[in-house]
Amino acid sequence: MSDPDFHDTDVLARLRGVRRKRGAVQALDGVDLALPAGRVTALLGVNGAGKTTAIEVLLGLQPADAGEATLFGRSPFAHDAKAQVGAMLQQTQLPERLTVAELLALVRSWYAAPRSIADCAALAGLDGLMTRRYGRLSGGQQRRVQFAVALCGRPSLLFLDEPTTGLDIDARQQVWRAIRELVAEGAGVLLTTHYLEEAEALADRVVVLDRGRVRMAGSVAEVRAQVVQRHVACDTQLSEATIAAWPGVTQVARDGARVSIVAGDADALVRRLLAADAALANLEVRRAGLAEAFVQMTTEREAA
Ligand SMILES: Nc1ncnc2c1ncn2[C@@H]1O[C@H](COP(=O)(O)OP(=O)(O)OP(=O)(O)O)[C@@H](O)[C@H]1O
Repeated sequence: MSDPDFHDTDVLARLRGVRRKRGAVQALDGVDLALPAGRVTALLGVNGAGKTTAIEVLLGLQPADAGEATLFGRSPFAHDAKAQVGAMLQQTQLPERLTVAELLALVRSWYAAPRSIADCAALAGLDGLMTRRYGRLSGGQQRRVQFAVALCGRPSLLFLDEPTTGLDIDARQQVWRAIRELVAEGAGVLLTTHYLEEAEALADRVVVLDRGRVRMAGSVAEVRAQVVQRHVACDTQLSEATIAAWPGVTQVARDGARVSIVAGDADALVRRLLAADAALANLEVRRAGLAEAFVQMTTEREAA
């Protein structure tokens, strides 16, 4: 399945049929991907699926072996294309002896119309860190500084490779707020994350990579709709073994009086529950989330 075409005017960067081999591995195997302005595209996939390779090809950090990569309509290797891009990669080296304020001043000097240092600090939540040396910060604090560095040139397109890994809840929510603000200003964002609730909260489009191929692309709702499983929960005295033996039931778990069930056909399950237990209470049915969709896709792949 490939990423559908957007109007070319909206697309800031694109991969078309890109193939890239890393060592013996076909890291990208004919990937189509379009990154539009004013939207968050979440690139998801298990470890080794090819997410970082896709980002590096789009950034001109490695070439495509075949197919085409464009950044603002030009080659990703063109210097003027990179000037409109901000990137927070997994491996980032910044000068350790500079203070955060010095670091941001340095990075701002590379851009034509950078954000103010105060704006960068507010967006990335750097209160109290500005006079600290970068090398002395904790891992999570360094990650926040890396986020500030990525956005300080006022980029039209932002690449965020697992930006919130290692961040505490407050810092993660700060990054989410900042991403929403940048997108509201019109920036395009490519986000990779292993936190599926993060993709669910932020992404307009989700692209699932699997062994270098686009396995699925669409809105969060479209990806979730691929999953037929439903969650049913209720208070019942019926035993787990009884429910587990019913057709279509894939998981049963009990917590006190409450039983949580995952099943393919929620309607049939609910009818059966009500028929079997007249005292059944607090019935709840919900659609599977992005996390379950992702697990189902990955499990199908392993089973294939
Ligand atoms: N320098 C390299 N030499 C050989 N193989 C590599 C190299 N870099 C990446 N690969 C392989 O290419 C494939 C894709 O790697 P990539 O880093 O793009 O995956 P990813 O989806 O970003 O994974 P993760 O979620 O772990 O960051 C993997 O199988 C990886 O082992």
